[in-house]
Amino acid sequence: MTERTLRIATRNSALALWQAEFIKAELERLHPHISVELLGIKTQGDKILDVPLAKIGGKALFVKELEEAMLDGRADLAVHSMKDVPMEFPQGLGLVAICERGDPTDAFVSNQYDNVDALPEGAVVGTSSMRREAQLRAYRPDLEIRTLRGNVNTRLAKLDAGDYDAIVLASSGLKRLGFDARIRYCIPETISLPAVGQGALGIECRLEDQELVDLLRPLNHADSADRVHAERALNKRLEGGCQVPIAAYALLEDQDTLWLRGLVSSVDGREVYRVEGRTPRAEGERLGRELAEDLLRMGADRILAEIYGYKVD
Ligand SMILES: NCc1[nH]cc(CCC(=O)O)c1CC(=O)O
Repeated sequence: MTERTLRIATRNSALALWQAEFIKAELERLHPHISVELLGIKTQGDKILDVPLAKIGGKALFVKELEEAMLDGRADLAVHSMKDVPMEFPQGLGLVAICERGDPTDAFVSNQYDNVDALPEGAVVGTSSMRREAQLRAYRPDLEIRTLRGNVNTRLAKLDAGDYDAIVLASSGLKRLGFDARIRYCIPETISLPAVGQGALGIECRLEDQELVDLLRPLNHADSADRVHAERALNKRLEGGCQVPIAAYALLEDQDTLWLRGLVSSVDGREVYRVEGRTPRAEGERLGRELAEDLLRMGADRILAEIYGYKVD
C-alpha cells in the first residue's frame, strides 16, 4: 500500500487532543507505513462557555466544524466521544469505527465526601448535564444542583475553589487525562444511567475514501459497537442529543444477548421513566427503537415536547 499522511481534525481541548493522539498512535502501530498529523479546530461549543449547553442547543455543537474540514479535504478523519456524535451525518460522511469502550460511568468527585449518599442535606453539586442533574435530583431531591461548564481542568479547579461540595463528570474523561485519583466513586448505573455512547470513541471519515475506511476498520470493536448502536437507536427515536435528560446503556450479558436500559426524566427529577429489555445482539437497534416507543407512551413524549418545543411523533 502507498505511504500516506492522514490528518485528524480535532478540537483543542485536552480531552479531544488526548483522544486524537490515542487514535494516531493506534493507527501508526497498526499501519507502520502511514503517518498521522493532527489539525486543531475550534468549534461552536468551544467558543460559548458561559451559557448552559442545553440553552444554546444544537446537537452538532462540537462536530460541525470538524465535518466541514473533512468535506473540504483539509482533514481525513475525526475522532469523537460517541456521546457527542449526532445521529445524522452530512452527505458523504459516516462513522466507520467504534473503538473499545472505556469506563462508561459518571464519576463523583469531591474533596470532602466519599459518595452521593455521604453528602449532607442541601449540598451543592456541579454538573453540566441535564441527564446527570435529573438523576441526581431523583435520587437526592434535597441536593442543590448548579451548572458547571468548561473543560475537565476548569471543572476540577472550580471544585477546588470551593464553589461546589462535589461535581459529577464522565469517569472516562478523568481517566484519560490522568485524574483517576480524583474519582472518589464511580456512580453505579442504577443511580446514574450513563449517556448514550459514554466512554466510547468513534471515528468518522469520508465514506468514499475506501483506502482510509480499510485502515480504520481494525479499530472497530464489535462488542462496543453493538452496545453503542443499540443505545443510539433509542436516542435517535427520541431525537435526543447529549443535552437532554435521556440515558441509555447496553451491556452484553453473554456473547449473544444484549441488555439495554433506557431512561427519560424531567429536569427536576420528579418524573422518571425507565425501560429495559433483552434481545439477540444483532437486534439491538430494533430493541432500542421499541424501548423508545415505550418511553414515549409512558410520558416521555410530554417531557421531551417541553424541552424541544415540539412533539416527537
Ligand atoms: N460533553 C462533554 C464530554 N464529551 C465526552 C466526555 C467524556 C468522555 C466520554 O464520554 O467518552 C465529556 C466530558 C463529560 O461528560 O464530563
